[in-house]
Amino acid sequence: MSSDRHRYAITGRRPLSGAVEVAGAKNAVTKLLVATLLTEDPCTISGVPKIAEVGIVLGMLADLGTGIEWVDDRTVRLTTRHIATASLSEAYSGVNRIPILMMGPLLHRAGETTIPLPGGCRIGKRPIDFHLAGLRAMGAQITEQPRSVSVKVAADGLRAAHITLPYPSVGATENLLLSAVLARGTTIIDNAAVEPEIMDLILMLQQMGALVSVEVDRRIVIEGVPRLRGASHRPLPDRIEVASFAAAAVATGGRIEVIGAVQEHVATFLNYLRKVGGEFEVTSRGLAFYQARELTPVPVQTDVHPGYMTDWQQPLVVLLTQASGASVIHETVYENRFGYAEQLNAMGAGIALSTACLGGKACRFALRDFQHSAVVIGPTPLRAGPLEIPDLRAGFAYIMAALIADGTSVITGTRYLERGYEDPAGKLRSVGAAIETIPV
Ligand SMILES: CC(=O)N[C@H]1[C@@H](OP(=O)(O)OP(=O)(O)OC[C@H]2O[C@@H](n3ccc(=O)[nH]c3=O)[C@H](O)[C@@H]2O)O[C@H](CO)[C@@H](O)[C@@H]1O
Ligand SMILES: C=C(OP(=O)(O)O)C(=O)O
Repeated sequence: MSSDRHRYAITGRRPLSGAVEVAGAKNAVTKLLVATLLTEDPCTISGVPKIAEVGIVLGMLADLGTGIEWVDDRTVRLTTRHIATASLSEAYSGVNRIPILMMGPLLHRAGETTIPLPGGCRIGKRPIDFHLAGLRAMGAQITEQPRSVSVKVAADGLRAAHITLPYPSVGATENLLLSAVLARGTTIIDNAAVEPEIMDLILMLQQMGALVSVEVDRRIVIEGVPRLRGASHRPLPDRIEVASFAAAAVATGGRIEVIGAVQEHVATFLNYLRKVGGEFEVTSRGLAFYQARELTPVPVQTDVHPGYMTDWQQPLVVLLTQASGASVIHETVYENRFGYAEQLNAMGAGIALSTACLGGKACRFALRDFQHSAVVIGPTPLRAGPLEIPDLRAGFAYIMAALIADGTSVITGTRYLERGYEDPAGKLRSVGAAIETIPV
């Protein structure tokens, strides 16, 4: 990953008040961009967030031969008349999760591809075994190399399969969707993930001519069609950014209206926010968030949708450092998603990590050998400190910690945050944060 363009200096203890506009969802827009590879026709994506991740994916598409034309600063038209090369450079290995999702479209367009191994935030091992098993069941022949995967398919292309995912993986569900829409026959994905971003991808695919139905018990049925056409689509608003600003409003004792936020997308988050002591209002423009009472602890377990999402865990933990009592957070999706706690403790937080598994069928970590639970004892005043961001969502946790801390915190590793948050410094400044960007 490239280096930081700047670091932030944040002086805390100011309530944030005002309005910010939510960007299009990082975890939707990138998949919509991949979907455009499924057709020779132009596709238009509007409401494109200005985040580094979009630039990375557009770079990958340009390498593959996609024509990219900006209609305005938020709308991009993509046309892949021909695949110039069906393989992506190994230089993209580890950069993000997206190349693996290009396998199906590239197999349909070119019959073979070599893609770099995906990376993304270092929050666990993040294997791709479900992706590869699903594609093998659809007839793909796969060779794994240390930094890449080569895949080819017979001349008659991918065929439908009945796939039961061992776990409702977001990426594997998207991969199989993108592979099955043009495959021969009817594919069934059981135990599929049904996150709102996946529904958004399905809506774009449906516009393109795909036949996809989401049935009860997280079963997705895809009737393959011979050809897809172009479409125009706008990604749904980023529900992680919404929750991040909501938590920041409550933690600083201010009030932030998030323009474009949709209640349905954050309904589970809102219940927890309210249990902690936050409140929300549906406004004519979105959702407004504020603190309603003294903060109190909650137990939280992350889960697949419609559960409490793992990407909402970090802002809540910072909020809970200000609640009176002990909160327990059980992370069931990733084995290493509390890496940020140590630096919060150095600022004065009281977070103890534990291998304790709270059980529940959601948890992936039956062996109990990862520190995937946290006990947060609050309230603890926080002192400013130097903070080095280790991953995207931890990045917002550090922003929040700096916003409530006494003094000025200097934050590095901002490239991780800016991969997924649009102009975080500008948006925070617009609601009253004392945040300076210092070029490096
Ligand atoms: C770009 C994107 O959309 N990223 C999101 C996506 O990541 P991503 O799609 O990578 O996450 P998955 O849902 O696939 O991963 C969930 C769990 O399944 C495991 N797993 C997954 C695939 C596989 O083949 N084998 C396997 O064991 C992973 O290691 C992880 O423990 O969903 C996650 C869960 O909501 C979010 O935190 C990420 O922000
Ligand atoms: C984990 C995340 O991203 P990625 O899957 O792209 O690493 C995230 O958005 O929180």
